[in-house]
Amino acid sequence: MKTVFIINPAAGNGRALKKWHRFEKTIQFPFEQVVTTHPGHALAIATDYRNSQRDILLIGFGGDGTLREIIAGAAGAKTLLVGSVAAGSGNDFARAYGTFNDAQAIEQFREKPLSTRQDLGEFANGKVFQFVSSSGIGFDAEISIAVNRSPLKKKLNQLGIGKLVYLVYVIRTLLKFEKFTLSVKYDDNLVIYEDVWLATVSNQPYFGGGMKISPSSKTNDGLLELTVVHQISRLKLLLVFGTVFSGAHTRFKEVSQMSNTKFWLSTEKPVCRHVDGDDAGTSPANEMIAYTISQNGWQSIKLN
Ligand SMILES: Nc1ncnc2c1ncn2[C@@H]1O[C@H](COP(=O)(O)OP(=O)(O)OP(=O)(O)O)[C@@H](O)[C@H]1O
Repeated sequence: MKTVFIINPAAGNGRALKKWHRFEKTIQFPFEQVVTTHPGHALAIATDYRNSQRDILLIGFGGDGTLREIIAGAAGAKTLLVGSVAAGSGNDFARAYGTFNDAQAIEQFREKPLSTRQDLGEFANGKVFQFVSSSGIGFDAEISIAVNRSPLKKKLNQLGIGKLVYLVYVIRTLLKFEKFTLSVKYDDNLVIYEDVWLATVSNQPYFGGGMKISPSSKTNDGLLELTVVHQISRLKLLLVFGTVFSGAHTRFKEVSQMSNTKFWLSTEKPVCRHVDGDDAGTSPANEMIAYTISQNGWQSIKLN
């Protein structure tokens, strides 16, 4: 099976390329490699392989953003199979879909490849946004966008304490975040949530680097799960965040969860938005946006 590695050198706070150079030396089978040069490049690379008549294994060597781009390019193409070697910062993709730990695991997989069809989440707002793991509006989006843009990130990375930057922005965002009103429409229901901190639409349990925000999510059930955190004090929000790693946050009355094939979400003012932890602009004020599963699924590797 033709195997192509798509390497994002910017992933893992710039450490992915070094990791690739070490990994590359251990590969004992024929392969091709492409190192991305800019955001959107992995999408273009995967799209180029769409019309292939033979099966191709695309391996994203990066994190959640890299895999989202590859999958958006590969979705709907029956000959493209997507796997990963986790080389990002959060690596929530790897938690849900599995990952190759070493080159030997890929070699074994190539001898007996197994695949499974997976869902891809999407919403349209000017253009179509796709998400593999989750898309969120609010507090979590503001933190991840601030961290991604932060000049502090580079400096602290150089000192080897890059993770500290998250803590800095969690505290900063906690102090200055302006809560919002969220309208949710699903089936024949309309629910209005006041004082909302975040609303996350999930296709798999994890987000934010190992937080089990949506424990009941399954990657191929045709359903999305919505989590809304609302009407909660700053102090209690911190407590709830502490419980997200185990999934115990769902017991708090301030955490509402529901499952459906489609959700319509509207905020009363523009609020920061992310797809798989990457910047996705802001939600438009007072406009219902439909979050749903794309008609095009994608083929993931199936590991034993
Ligand atoms: N050569 C490049 N230079 C800068 N950015 C790039 C380059 N190639 C890809 N990107 C962008 O880097 C972004 C971050 O990559 P990715 O999400 O894989 O890593 P990460 O943020 O470290 O990991 P995670 O999302 O798992 O925390 C992607 O959205 C992608 O568009």
